[in-house]
Amino acid sequence: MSKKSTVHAKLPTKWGHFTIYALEKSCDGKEHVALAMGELDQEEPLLIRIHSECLTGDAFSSLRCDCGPQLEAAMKKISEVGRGMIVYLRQEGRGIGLVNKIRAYALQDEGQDTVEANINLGFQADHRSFEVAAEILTSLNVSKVKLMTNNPRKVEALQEANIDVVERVPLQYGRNPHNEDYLSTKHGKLGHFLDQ
Ligand SMILES: Nc1nc2c(ncn2[C@@H]2O[C@H](COP(=O)(O)OP(=O)(O)OP(=O)(O)O)[C@@H](O)[C@H]2O)c(=O)[nH]1
Repeated sequence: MSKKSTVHAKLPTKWGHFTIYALEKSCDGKEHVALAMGELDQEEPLLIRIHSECLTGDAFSSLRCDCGPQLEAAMKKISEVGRGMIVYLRQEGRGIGLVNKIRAYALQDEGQDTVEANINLGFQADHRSFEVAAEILTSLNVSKVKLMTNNPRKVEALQEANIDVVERVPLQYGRNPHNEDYLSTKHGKLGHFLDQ
């Protein structure tokens, strides 16, 4: 991705002042976003979060998942350190899109778990590729990171793309009675590092 396909502007937030980078012409053709604070291309590893879009959790504070609290916690941690980046990927519903995620929620309302619902709709349990995250990091001169995640696939994907993940920083926030089963399925079937 060339610098030409990236535009940026200041973005003051309740967690401090970020620069927002909007990316076009990424390898999957979607308009992804990165929120950055501080110097990016230092030798010191950058604290980052790769976050897949979740309209229901990020914007509407849904309690069905842990997405909203994870995003807030990650922005807060970056502002405490004064340096870091959120890579916000337009991968709604683990890559199946919003309408299909709501279809999957309807199946979960009938008793299926989050993995069964995806599979019964004809998708993989997790339909995402994180190749684009590595592409975005590289285009912004980030090569060494501390990654806030509980998802081993994100760590592996960055390492495969030659991003040096010096540390995985656990990000366990937002557990509540409505997402207990969802989180235990993520732990049991998707291999997430989550305390049970
Ligand atoms: N298909 C589907 N997607 C869901 C469901 N609940 C949440 N999501 C999506 O799951 C994704 C979660 O993204 P992330 O929080 O970045 O990723 P993660 O795999 O949970 O990993 P970490 O949060 O980094 O530990 C978002 O795209 C949500 O929209 C669900 O029940 N079904």
